Amino acid sequence: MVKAKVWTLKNHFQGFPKASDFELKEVELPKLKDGEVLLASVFLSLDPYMRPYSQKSLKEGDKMMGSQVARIVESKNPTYHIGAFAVANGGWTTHFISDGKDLQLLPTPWPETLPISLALGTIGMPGLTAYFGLFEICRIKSGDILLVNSAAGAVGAVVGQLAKIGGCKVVGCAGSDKKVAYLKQIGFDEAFNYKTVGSLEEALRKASPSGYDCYFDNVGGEFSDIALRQMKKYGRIAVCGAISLYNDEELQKGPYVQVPMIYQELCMEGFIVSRWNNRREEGLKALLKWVVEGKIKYHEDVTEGFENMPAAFMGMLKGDNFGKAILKM
Ligand SMILES: NC(=O)C1=CN([C@@H]2O[C@H](COP(=O)(O)OP(=O)(O)OC[C@H]3O[C@@H](n4cnc5c(N)ncnc54)[C@H](OP(=O)(O)O)[C@@H]3O)[C@@H](O)[C@H]2O)C=CC1
Ligand SMILES: CCCCCC(=O)/C=C/[C@H]1[C@H](O)CC(=O)[C@@H]1CCCCCCC(=O)O
Repeated sequence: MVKAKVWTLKNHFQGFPKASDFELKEVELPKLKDGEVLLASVFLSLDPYMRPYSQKSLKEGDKMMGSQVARIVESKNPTYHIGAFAVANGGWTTHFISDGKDLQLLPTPWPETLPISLALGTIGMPGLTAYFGLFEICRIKSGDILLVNSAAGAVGAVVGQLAKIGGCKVVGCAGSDKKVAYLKQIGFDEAFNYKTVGSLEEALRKASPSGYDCYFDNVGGEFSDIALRQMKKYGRIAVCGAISLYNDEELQKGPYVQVPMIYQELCMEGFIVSRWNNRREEGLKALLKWVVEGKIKYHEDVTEGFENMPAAFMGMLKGDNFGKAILKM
């Protein structure tokens, strides 16, 4: 009999999550039925969506949602062999049972030199978000000037590097000088710390006096109100995330988007990466190739110990993570 440790949502978050909103429980897992596999989490992913989606989809007492790279430790399913690694949506848990339908084996061959945790980041859901958001929503062309915020994060760092591969000039914003130095190191043309510039409006104008063709928005809110006013004619805006708003208790009223959108004839589109689930293999193959060739660099922020999952989650939400936030079991 396997006992799993599970982090649950004790109380729905009110504003920024607190340690007391989470509760660690122990759950006895049943015996495997035919077709099922038992998995042990190896790396857990920490993602911003967990904040808004837990509010939307979880009840108090439910297991926290999330994905992991997990090792198959017992199998009654011929497709999944003991010892293989899979990406799963098992939630915040040490062990779980799956019928195999939601499991994705790692792309093969997976180079020995690459950490398998990349399947949760650059060669996983965040990398795919960058890939499809950039090529399908921003529809980048060589010579375009692209702006991306949260640029040193899991999605943003891939966005900037893919845009460079596509021949764009890339401007990135991040929340610390260390992150900004990293952006320059991985090839961003311009990068600045949005927390320390006196005026975001002026910093954006200085980075690209002629404005922006494409804006990959991970942050939303006030940042976007300002960025939107510096778009070039026919600019394309990929609305990927709005992390600056996820902890708000009340809906914000803001400057409204219509006037700059009409004057500049902008195209602004929200998206969820699962729209391209039928092209997942294509995206992962391309990302894996660019990582192996050294054209996409990665940085992971690894917290050790399952007991630290809530702290790592709260840290990521406030920007402590330098690169993709991962927990190692
Ligand atoms: N539409 C889709 O399908 C998907 C959307 N997303 C979205 O993409 C965005 C980035 O996700 P991901 O790359 O995983 O996360 P990151 O690795 O970028 O981590 C989150 C980062 O957000 C930044 N941040 C936090 N609070 C604020 C704030 N108030 N203002 C500005 N920046 C803030 C911090 O960076 P800093 O230090 O720079 O402030 C922090 O490190 C999120 O909004 C997420 O919801 C992600 C995956 C799929
Ligand atoms: C206003 C909220 C915007 C959130 C944007 C975001 O980060 C989306 C992330 C999704 C990504 O595209 C693919 C995913 O796996 C993320 C969503 C996961 C949702 C799990 C929902 C489970 C449930 O509803 O039970």
